[in-house]
Amino acid sequence: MAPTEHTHETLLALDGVDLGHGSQVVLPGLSLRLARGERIALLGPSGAGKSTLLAALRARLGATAAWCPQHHGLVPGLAVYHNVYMGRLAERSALANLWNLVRPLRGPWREVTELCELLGLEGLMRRPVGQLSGGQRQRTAIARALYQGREVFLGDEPVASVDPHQALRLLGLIEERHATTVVALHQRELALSHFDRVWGLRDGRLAIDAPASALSLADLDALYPDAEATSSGTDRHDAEPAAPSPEALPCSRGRA
Ligand SMILES: Nc1ncnc2c1ncn2[C@@H]1O[C@H](COP(=O)(O)OP(=O)(O)OP(=O)(O)O)[C@@H](O)[C@H]1O
Repeated sequence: MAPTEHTHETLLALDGVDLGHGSQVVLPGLSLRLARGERIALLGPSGAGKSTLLAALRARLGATAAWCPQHHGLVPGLAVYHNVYMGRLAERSALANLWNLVRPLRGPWREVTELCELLGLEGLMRRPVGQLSGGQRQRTAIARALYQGREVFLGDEPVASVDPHQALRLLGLIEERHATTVVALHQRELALSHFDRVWGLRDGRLAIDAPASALSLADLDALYPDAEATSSGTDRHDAEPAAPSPEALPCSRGRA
């Protein structure tokens, strides 16, 4: 590992761990380190294991991490307010939660209103989530994760359903409130421009584990089997060699 990398305290480390579902191993012998204060973009083709890895991080980080799942995990019949409130359901008594369903509690209503204003949902707090657009649902799921008020944010494609401008704004809001973030996404440019580090999964392994500043779009293209060999690597990172250095890819044994 290069001496300039990972100078922060380790929040979580995996050392040769098999990750998967039941007896099906998706990511065998996975090793990685998440440092406190790091912003990680998690990339890889569909089925590479991004959700599997996020679930493993979530299980290990427990109450330290807020969670924004891929399919939002919202209750369609309940209002935006109630879905966001659910971020802290476990912190309050059953009686308070029940009462809040019928008549929103003043404190939480104020807190959720503030979040909804930030996320452009202020006029929708009483609307059932089932009546929202995809982007509005996504923002509701982010509001619920922000409402949890945790140190770490784990997001499974939390900005997949919004336009690029809004994606930047949402990531900014997430980062204002979480020192450490791990975000699965498919926007490679965003991964390079907005995150400290990239984890790239391919063929059951961590093919990329490198600072974003050491990577080019071509490096990221190599994660995707269908990408053309002559990639569109045209951004500022192209001063770097197309193939990352061994330090940049500590896990790149026998790349396919
Ligand atoms: N609950 C499950 N039980 C068994 N296998 C699963 C389960 N969830 C995912 N898998 C399998 O694990 C592998 C990795 O899936 P995963 O959802 O982690 O990929 P992903 O990179 O998040 O994909 P996508 O970008 O499509 O969301 C796939 O082969 C998938 O079929």
